[in-house]
Amino acid sequence: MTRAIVLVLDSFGIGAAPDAERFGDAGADTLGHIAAACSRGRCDGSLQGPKTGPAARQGPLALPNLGRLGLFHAHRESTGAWAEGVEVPTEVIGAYGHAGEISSGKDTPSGHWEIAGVPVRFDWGYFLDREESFPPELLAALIREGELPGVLGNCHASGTEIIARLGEEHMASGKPIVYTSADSVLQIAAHEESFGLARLHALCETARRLLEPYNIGRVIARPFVGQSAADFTRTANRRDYSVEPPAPTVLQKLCDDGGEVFAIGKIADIYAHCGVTHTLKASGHDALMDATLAALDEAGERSLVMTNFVDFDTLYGHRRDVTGYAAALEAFDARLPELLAKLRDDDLLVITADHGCDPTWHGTDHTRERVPVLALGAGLAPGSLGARDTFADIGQSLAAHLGLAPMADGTSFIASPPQPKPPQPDPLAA
Ligand SMILES: O=P(O)(O)O[C@H]1O[C@H](CO)[C@@H](O)[C@H]1O
Ligand SMILES: [Mn+2]
Ligand SMILES: [Mn+2]
Repeated sequence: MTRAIVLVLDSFGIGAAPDAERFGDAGADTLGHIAAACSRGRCDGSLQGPKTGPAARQGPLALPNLGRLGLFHAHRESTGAWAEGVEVPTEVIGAYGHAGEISSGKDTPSGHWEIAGVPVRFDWGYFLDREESFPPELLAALIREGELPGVLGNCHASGTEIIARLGEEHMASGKPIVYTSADSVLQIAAHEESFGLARLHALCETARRLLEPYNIGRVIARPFVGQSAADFTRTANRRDYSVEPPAPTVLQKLCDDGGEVFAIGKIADIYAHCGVTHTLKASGHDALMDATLAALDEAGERSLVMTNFVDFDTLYGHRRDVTGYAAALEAFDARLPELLAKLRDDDLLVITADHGCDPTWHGTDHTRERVPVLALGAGLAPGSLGARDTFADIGQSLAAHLGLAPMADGTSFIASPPQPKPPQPDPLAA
């Protein structure tokens, strides 16, 4: 059975990328800084993060299962040092490496598309001004076509901070909150009940259309509920409106070749629904893992199961919540054995990330980092895969494993499955 399972731990970087300086991220290290904070007793006790997060934690960062797959070894090869306080396993069972990104941006779509074999070589459009971020004519068109009394925000912001600051004014005025970040993105936050969820989604579709001349990667709907600044909470009805990848990804190639692609969580939205045969939505890491396990029960020959674990990024990385990030990693690690137990001999499992989001870093944006490449199965020998120049090595390996024609980018770290030998002429035949 030839299947592939890709788990993207959204924002789980393992050390600054060689070009991190260009992004103001030299020295960022999502895993290393979380481990150091845990080891120094700064992540003990109750969590400051969202109430829906994992339970309180204590002590050094404990990731025994990711460690056995080679996570700490990959981090050491990336940074030159063991993560502080972690227990390095005596035996590694996986093939491990670290990969740099060649895409121009450190955003989620670029990272995912590069993982799937299609780096983004062009420059996205960005709204660089921190205040008055959006062109007046764009906002005027959004107000006109959305039949709005106006908009609030119009700045760079953290999504949770801006709803606390402007949410009450939004509810009183009916003006949605429009904001951006260092990513190529326009986000619209609105109250699910007072503004309406369907209306927010329709407004985001309008924004998507109006943004065509601006080369912006994503529009994101950010609905929230609650009565006042003290209790506004974002809901699971977030929706991402991404442009399509610039070339067919390995997901698309597998679909075109008759295979199946199970897109779990945000995956379908991130690939603009290109190259997806089954879409499974779930909210929260436990539900995402449950959906992944269920997909594995269903997935047949030549299928790809791909899951994005978004909470690392959205609930902890952007929120600069080190304790929450550590607890979420430990909770994820604790569920890995269930997944490993379901793997068949010919399955290829890859655990990776799409960028960093160091919760100890300044600001609230992503960080330009190398990502882990932890691979298991498909005849891979345990040990180092070394430094990979591009996330596209994953896409190339998936193509090889799934019997697809090679992708334009990336170097496979696995051998292609043996091809049937062409018939040989019979030497004894006349
Ligand atoms: O602060 P919030 O709303 O979570 O937004 C963050 O999430 C977006 C997508 O990852 C990023 O562009 C960043 O702005
Ligand atoms: Mn991401
Ligand atoms: Mn993010």
